[in-house]
Amino acid sequence: MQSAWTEPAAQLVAEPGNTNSTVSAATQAGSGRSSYVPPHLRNKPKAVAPIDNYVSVAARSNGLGDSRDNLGSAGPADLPTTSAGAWGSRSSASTGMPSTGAWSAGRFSAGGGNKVVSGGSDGWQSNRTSSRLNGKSTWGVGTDVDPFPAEEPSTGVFDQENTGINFDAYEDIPVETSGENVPPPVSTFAEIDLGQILNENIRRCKYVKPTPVQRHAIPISLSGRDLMACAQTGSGKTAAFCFPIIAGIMRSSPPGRPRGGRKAFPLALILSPTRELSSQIHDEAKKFSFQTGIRVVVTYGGAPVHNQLRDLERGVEILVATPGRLVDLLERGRISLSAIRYLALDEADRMLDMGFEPQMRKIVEQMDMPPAGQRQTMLFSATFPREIQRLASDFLGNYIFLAVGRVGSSTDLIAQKIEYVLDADKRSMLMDLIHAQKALGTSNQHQLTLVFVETKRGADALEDWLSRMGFPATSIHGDRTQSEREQALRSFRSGQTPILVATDVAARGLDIPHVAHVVNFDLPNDIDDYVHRIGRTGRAGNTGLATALFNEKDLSLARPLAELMQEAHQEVPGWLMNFASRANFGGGGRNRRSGGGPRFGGRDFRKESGRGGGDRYSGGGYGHANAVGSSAWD
Ligand SMILES: Nc1ncnc2c1ncn2[C@@H]1O[C@H](COP(=O)(O)OP(=O)(O)OP(=O)(O)O)[C@@H](O)[C@H]1O
Repeated sequence: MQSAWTEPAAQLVAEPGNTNSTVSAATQAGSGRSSYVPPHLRNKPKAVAPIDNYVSVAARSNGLGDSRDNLGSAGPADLPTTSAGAWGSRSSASTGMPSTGAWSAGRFSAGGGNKVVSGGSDGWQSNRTSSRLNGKSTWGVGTDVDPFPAEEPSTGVFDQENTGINFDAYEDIPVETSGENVPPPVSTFAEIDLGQILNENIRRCKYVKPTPVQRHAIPISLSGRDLMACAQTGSGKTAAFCFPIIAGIMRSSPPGRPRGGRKAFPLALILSPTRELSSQIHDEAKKFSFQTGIRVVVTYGGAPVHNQLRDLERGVEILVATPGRLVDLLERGRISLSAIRYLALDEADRMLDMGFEPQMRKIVEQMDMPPAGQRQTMLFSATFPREIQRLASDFLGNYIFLAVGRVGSSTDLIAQKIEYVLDADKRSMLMDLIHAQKALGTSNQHQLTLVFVETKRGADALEDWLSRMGFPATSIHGDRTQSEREQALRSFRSGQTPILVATDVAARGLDIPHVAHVVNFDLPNDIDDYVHRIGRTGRAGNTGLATALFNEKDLSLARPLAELMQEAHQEVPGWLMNFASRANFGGGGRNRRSGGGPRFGGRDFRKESGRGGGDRYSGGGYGHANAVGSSAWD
């Protein structure tokens, strides 16, 4: 007897667009049509409730969506914010699809209809008026909106956040520094002269002690040195570059913001590759600089430029930006970089990635920014390929290299699983994984699942299918408007739609609490992208789970994946080792880590032969298949 669940599952496997030349084992064994029935569906009674408000989201795809996501909007930089929200195009028409009943209570609540959220840059939506305006600001600015949530009685749900307790997990991590006269690390925030107001904000953030990267990086930066820092995902790099910038600005005499002028003169510039990450850094930096008098402004594409211009006109000390919008504002003459004292590149390897280097050179070398040596430059990432290190050194003066953990490795707080799954069976497998995840959650706990796919169209299709199957899912990718992207993230964060289907636009930097599971439905081409993707879970000392669905198409990733898993003390299945050895014999030359040379070898490329860097990445050159076109930089 077939259950209501198995019918759609079987149909969908056979759908056009979901067909694959690879025939599943289940199909081979059965009737010629995929007969895979996921374990949780076996012997289930038929569900009856119809899905009553589903309309395909396929129309959202504009036909360009089949390319890999290049992280940004494919459209003009200033997309209007009046378009329909994530679920805006859905009507209440019935599809007649049987409902699974899974999470039906919250199923379509995410979009809340066509409500459009402003693409404004101010991340602080708190309605509370500040009750803490009596702090002593050196510059006398006391109008900050209080970014700290009211201290409420514990619900048990968010108790683990930022307690610092779990950072004990990083205690014995190996740390390597190189460069001249490296300042010694500290053990506590109290040992560092960050200033009273910043210390108070650190306390409000509930940061009890610095993480390893903070222990090393903050004293280095406070001493005025340039820094290239590599530390694992979720290990607190944002604060590691924000604290020295804020403390440094506060230590200096008040800059005397030019009043009434239309041109902004930021003192610090923080660049990041995606709008969402810039927005998140902006939020963090605002929290850290609460009541310091330092104004933090963010500019990125997809949001109305006039709002950002108005923000800039009010004065800015720390500018957080994506490169595309920044270049636009520089060319309009609305920002000058001549006063920049601090330059921080988050996800620095991505920022200097092939294809984007000219834009970075334009910002850093060809406008009016003071040269290396006259400004302080800080580069941070969890991955730092040797070739990128070499490139990055152009932007740095006599710098210190810091590696916390092995360069490019993932944290062993993330349990990594890998399954061999044919394309035709991936959806059923995903359903299994989501059910298993849900079973682990408790009623008052978010258990968020982030599913990475390769293409924008693939993201739409999977979201569409999950929704039809009764799973509360949303998606984020570069073809969605900025307001849709923001809405999708908000809905995911809040747990309204606990499944987010994403392209690499969400792979880097995003700090979303309660992401319990990252599923690589499609594996990336590059092992570093894998490291960043799985790093959306297992953050801040918490544990997480990452599952990868692997098949023949991923051969080039077999070896670096096996190596990475071994390094993170994960169990590597025998079949993956077999693939890895096949890849050694020429099958996997595309991945840059598979071309021979020491496994994950280098650290500071300056230490390696003749600064040339040897051949660790000789397997095909560095580059991301999806990192093309300047639209990623908006
Ligand atoms: N000292 C600290 N104590 C407690 N929590 C901290 C501390 N420092 C940072 N955190 C928290 O840890 C989480 C991860 O920090 P952050 O986003 O800066 O990581 P990251 O290293 O930049 O990660 P990624 O490589 O993914 O960008 C955040 O929620 C942050 O608030």
